[in-house]
Amino acid sequence: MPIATMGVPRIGPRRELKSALESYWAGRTGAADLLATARLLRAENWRRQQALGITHIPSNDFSLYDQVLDTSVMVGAVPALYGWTGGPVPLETYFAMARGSQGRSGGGCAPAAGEGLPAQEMTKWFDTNYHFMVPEFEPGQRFQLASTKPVDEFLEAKELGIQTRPVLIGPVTYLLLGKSKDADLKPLSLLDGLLPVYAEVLRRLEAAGAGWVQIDEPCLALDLDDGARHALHRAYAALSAAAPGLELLVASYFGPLGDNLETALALPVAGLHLDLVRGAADLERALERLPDRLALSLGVIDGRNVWRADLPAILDRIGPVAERLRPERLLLAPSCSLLHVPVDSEGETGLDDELRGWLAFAVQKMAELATLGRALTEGREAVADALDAAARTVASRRTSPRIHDAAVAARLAAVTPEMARRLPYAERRPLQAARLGLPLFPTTTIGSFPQTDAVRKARAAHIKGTLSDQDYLAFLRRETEAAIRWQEAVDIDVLVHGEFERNDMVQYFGEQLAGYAFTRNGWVQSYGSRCVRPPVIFGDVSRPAPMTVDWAGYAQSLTDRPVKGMLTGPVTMLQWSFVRDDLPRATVCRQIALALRDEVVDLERAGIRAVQIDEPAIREGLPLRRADWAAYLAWAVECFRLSASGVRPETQIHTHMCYSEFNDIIEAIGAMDADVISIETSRSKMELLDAFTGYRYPNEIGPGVYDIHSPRVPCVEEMVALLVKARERLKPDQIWVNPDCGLKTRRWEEVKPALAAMVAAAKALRAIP
Ligand SMILES: CN1c2c(nc(N)[nH]c2=O)NC[C@@H]1CNc1ccc(C(=O)N[C@@H](CCC(=O)N[C@@H](CCC(=O)N[C@@H](CCC(=O)O)C(=O)O)C(=O)O)C(=O)O)cc1
Ligand SMILES: N[C@@H](CCS)C(=O)O
Ligand SMILES: [Zn+2]
Repeated sequence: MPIATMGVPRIGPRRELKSALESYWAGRTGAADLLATARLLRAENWRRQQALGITHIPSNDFSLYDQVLDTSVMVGAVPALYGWTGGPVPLETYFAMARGSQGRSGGGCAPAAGEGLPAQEMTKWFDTNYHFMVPEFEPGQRFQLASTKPVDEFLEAKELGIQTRPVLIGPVTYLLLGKSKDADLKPLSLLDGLLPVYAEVLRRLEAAGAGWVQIDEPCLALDLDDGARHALHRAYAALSAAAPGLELLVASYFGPLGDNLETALALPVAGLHLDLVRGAADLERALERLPDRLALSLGVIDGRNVWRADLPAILDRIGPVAERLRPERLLLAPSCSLLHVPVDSEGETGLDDELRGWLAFAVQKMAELATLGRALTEGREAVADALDAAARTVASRRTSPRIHDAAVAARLAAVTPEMARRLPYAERRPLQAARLGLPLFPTTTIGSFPQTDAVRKARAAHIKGTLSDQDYLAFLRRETEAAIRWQEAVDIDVLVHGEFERNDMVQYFGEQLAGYAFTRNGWVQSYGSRCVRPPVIFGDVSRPAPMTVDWAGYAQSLTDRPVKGMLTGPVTMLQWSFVRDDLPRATVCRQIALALRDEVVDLERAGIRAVQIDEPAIREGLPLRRADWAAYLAWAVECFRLSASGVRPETQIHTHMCYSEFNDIIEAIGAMDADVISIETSRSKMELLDAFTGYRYPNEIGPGVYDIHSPRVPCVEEMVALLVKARERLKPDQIWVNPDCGLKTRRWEEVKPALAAMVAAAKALRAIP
């Protein structure tokens, strides 16, 4: 029984890739070291999969930064500003596209060749918390083979004696994810130019000895128009013909194929992967009309969540399929790449045995797949123990008293619509203005300040027990005080305490909420070298005690300027956690909203005049199909409002969203009714504001003027130019001045000049009539 993983975590079991990348970027090690670590990680991944019984082991699922960026580099879609003129794309160019570059001149407003370069735009990969680099197409875009990475990595594995199944992002998904500054350039119109490059890659893979090649087309889980469906047909007709010796497997995931099923089944390829976790209903419909030539890859193990699977139940479902199809027409797989789950739950010794037993990370999922494979080929008896254990685990979670809390259920049942309402914004506004006394174009930041080595080391030492509670607290107080003093000195209007006490904006709260568990090493790549440890919601959520009030109160005690309370919103807490699957997500979200509501009220009681409730994940939580949007947005907005509406009208509620595309959901954003929203806009050059203008968004908006994902320090003039654009689209008294997002990933050497320039830009704007 062929068994695939679709892709595996590449950051390394101990985040080895992160260390290697950051060391390379800091100039402590050279490219050779970085590439050697990458090679080792690939080899380890291949060997681990082989040992666990995976037969369709992926290659080219590895990336130094991002697989979409790899694809752009593979096809030579390198925008002119990066100065590439042909030949293999150098590593510096690759990383300049990923991260921007400061350049020899130390920045500046008009980057010339070799000087500070902006990074490519980054956005969320479908509805995941993984970020990809948005392909950018230029007018007259031509493609050429500029990297043979898929072939190189196939051969690398082959040298180790491992036959792999190379993974490519499909040409149609790739184009649909791309953008052009030229609004008339429709990415799919570039397909004919792109296909020869893909064809060449496939021919080279064929020549190198590849058999199966996995081509990911997750766009099949989206609403597609006829143009996109036609593009898929043309693409796979061309690609199948290009390398007839290969067996192409088109992979759809993250949702049901739904009305794209006919299109997918008609593609002239050898195999089709279905996400049967999110698209269970596809199976029967696919079997009814499955062409004889097509093998089915059954994505039965959840690649997006961490619960042990109910293996006997899965076998009940797929056993009959295995009897219907010839063995060579069936493959087993996770629903999608395992990139989105941590590596191994075995080491999670901080969790009690029962809870740890409920979890399956990538390694455990591979073992589950191998068990299913053996059950199908050798019979259930051959793996009876493993199946019994799986059934026991599932039953133990389902019936555990730990997952229910009667008080939470009672509170949820008592929620009234009034609890999600405040006075109208127009009435709140003067009350807040009187209380806060801010200038026009008030300046603020999004919450976090640099998580320096010293901060992380102190936290690590505190966790290890080598730094006492008292000393850790004193250290954090010093950091917070220094941040407050510095913000006052640079003349920021609404201050933040800096979030030095937080490991992560979700994990920090997860650690303090009942119903949540957190891991020690459950890292998942978020972008590039950056990782998160999504906490695990296993039971009813409640707040045993205030979570942030001491820190906010302490910071506020140091200054007369308003300090914003800083919370992560209910939708984001849900979206960036692994969520229990025995309750609707809306219910879990309401539980979190009520816990946060108490925190917001407590902050107000502690004298905090503005509270920011971050909701950067609200857009990515949007279902992939439009038909499902309204239902999601209704509960998502209600949950935000529930968390925000317990306070008096004069308390200003901020929210923050980064990397969001707002056009489609602007009414819902309006319905959240935050007094101020800060959004990411700098990489898109204020494009995003069009949504807010057309809708005549009445509340206040802070369009980000400083791209915090790049080490590049922006200058005053470019921020003024962005603000002038904002002023063309919004009323002056609506506009706040702030960065795109929090500054935790930056260094103080970057933050200080950038924020000083930002304040200067706001002052300059106040002086421009
Ligand atoms: C805003 N974003 C976030 C998303 N998702 C989240 N869950 N959180 C987010 O903030 N999604 C969208 C974006 C993505 N952006 C980012 C930005 C930055 C990071 C990031 O910096 N991640 C850190 C890890 C953060 C963390 O958990 N830190 C812990 C552990 C630190 C650590 O590694 N300690 C070492 C020892 C340290 C030493 O001795 O020097 C160890 O444990 O081995 C902490 O600070 O305590 C990262 O490093 O990648 C993520 C997403
Ligand atoms: N308050 C958070 C928001 C990140 S989206 C921060 O500043 O890091
Ligand atoms: Zn953000």
